[in-house]
Amino acid sequence: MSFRASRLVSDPSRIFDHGKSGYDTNESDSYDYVIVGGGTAGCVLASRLTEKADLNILLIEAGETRMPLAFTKLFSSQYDWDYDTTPQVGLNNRRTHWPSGKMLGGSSSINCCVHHHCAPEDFDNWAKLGMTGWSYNNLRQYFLKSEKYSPGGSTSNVDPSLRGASGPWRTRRCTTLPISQAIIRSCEVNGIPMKHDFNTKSGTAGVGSLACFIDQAGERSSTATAYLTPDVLLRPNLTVLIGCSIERILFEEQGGSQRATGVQVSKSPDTLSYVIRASKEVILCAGSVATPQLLTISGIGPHEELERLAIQPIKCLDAVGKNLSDHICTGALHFPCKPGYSLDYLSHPLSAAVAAARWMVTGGGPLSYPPMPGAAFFRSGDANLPFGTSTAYPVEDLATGPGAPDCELVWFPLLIQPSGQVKQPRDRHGITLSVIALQPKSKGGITLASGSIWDKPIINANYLHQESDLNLLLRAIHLQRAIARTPPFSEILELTDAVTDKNDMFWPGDAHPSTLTEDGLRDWIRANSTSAWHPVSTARMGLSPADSVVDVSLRVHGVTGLRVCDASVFPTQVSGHPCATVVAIAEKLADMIKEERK
Ligand SMILES: Cc1cc2nc3c(=O)[nH]c(=O)nc-3n(C[C@H](O)[C@H](O)[C@H](O)COP(=O)(O)OP(=O)(O)OC[C@H]3O[C@@H](n4cnc5c(N)ncnc54)[C@H](O)[C@@H]3O)c2cc1C
Repeated sequence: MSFRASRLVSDPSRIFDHGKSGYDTNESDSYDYVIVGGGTAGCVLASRLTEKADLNILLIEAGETRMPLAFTKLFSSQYDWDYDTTPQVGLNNRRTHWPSGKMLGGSSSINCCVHHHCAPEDFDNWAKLGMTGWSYNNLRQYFLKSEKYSPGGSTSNVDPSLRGASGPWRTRRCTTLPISQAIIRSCEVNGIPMKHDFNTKSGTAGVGSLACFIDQAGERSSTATAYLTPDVLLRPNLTVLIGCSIERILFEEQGGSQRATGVQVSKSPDTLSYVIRASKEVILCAGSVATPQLLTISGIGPHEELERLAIQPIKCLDAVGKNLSDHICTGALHFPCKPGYSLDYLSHPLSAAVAAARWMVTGGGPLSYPPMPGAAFFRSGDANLPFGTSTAYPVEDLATGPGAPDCELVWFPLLIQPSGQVKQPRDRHGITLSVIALQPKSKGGITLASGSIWDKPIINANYLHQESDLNLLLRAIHLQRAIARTPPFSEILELTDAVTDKNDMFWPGDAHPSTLTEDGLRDWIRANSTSAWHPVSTARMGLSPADSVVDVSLRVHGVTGLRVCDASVFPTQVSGHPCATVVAIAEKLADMIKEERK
């Protein structure tokens, strides 16, 4: 096959050898590996596999090229798949918005840039479940291989020798506002120990500043900007096809089993479809929603789902689309603060313009700050923490080990309302806190709305279906209120303890104590809690085809030539932010494939 000069193409006909009018067969010559989805994992794999000059790789991405914009500006735009869940019974029948990156870099191009290894126990637990090769010790080398850490920023107490130094992915501690240090101190006073670096073997429990993937120029380091650099895109053995969607994976019977031999791709439902061949493997990296969708449309899914939509079965695998686990937050708790301590002034156009100019000239200033400057990882069963009387309500201990957290407190140095339910008062300043349930008991699933990838699938996360999850968030509200009443954080706040209207944005953060009934708080959680946008496990790794989709080599059970590599393969949920784990998994798979080919 002859390659054209540019390796980044958006017209599928350009990767065919048939010439301008030769689309009659609509079939290309073959690539060794076809990677489906140029997202977080897909970019890593494409970059690492093409380090071997004898491997010919095609990366196909439904979205376009990367956009270095503030993350919320991309929501519901052309760069977002813009999913919604079904009405969630546990959330008073509300639908919740699920943004998901639709561009090179995928969700690493749209997320909050928190760089987190999660808890070592998460991966040791994977190994205990039989996932040989996936313990923390196995994965740590890949966390470090991916990373290029720049010392400095808000905390000088990070030991750089424990960070990756020569990987492509730029990480650092960004400068943050003083209020973040005040919150950290108040958490410590309440019994959460200081943690200088959440990403070491010593575990992640504690409070401190978060690392982020924002480079020295103040720009997001997505897996597209980090791994698909201009040099990589010039490699003759890499072709990147953008703006094209895989419609299904193609199989042929070979030697008594079904082998994935290629993909069907198109720019839109109304344009020509092309067939692209993979001589070795198709690697599915389409993310936790699109991966189970594509598998099922291609004939690999639960028997009843294939039958319902009259899809020709290739392999019945019951776990496709099941075991969906997503992190759920309390909802945003707002606390009024003195002017000058938060970033709310940026809502004025003039201040925003000055900040934008500063960012463009120096790469610094408030627009280079990470959206989430710090966090506290703790356990909902910790008897030393101020959960008030809510400890009377049972929470099942689902943390992955004695040192692993099941809750994360995050804060934003301004008033934000992710669910958009309450109108933000003008000229008010404040801080937003929220606690994420890291090991929720409630599980959901993804099913098809139709047999076409052009229709969004049905997402049912089953949030707060389990009482234990609701009780955990209830405890977390008491903790957040206690931290806000502890100096030095409390000295920056302007609490009145007088808000009685449950629809006021400062209830329950600044509520009059008489209004704080446990039932009222439960109602508030159901009306306000939101997704933390960390869906995993919808094509999970496991030993048995009865309850998992891929084996420990990430090969789909019962077929050949097909692997999955993205957040959908997590055997279980992780206790934190999953992006670095997705990157580590992709780094590991690239090494496994290179090793297999020796
Ligand atoms: C708003 C938001 C904030 C988040 N914040 C953080 C954070 O701060 N830190 C953190 O660790 N994690 C965060 N996460 C989670 C993290 O970003 C994801 O878990 C991770 O990026 C998922 O990687 P992936 O490779 O599984 O999927 P993705 O990165 O989503 O990649 C899937 C790719 O496949 C493409 N695709 C899908 N279908 C097709 C098709 N049919 N044909 C071709 N291409 C297709 C998509 O366009 C996409 O590019 C956040 C997520 C969101 C949405």
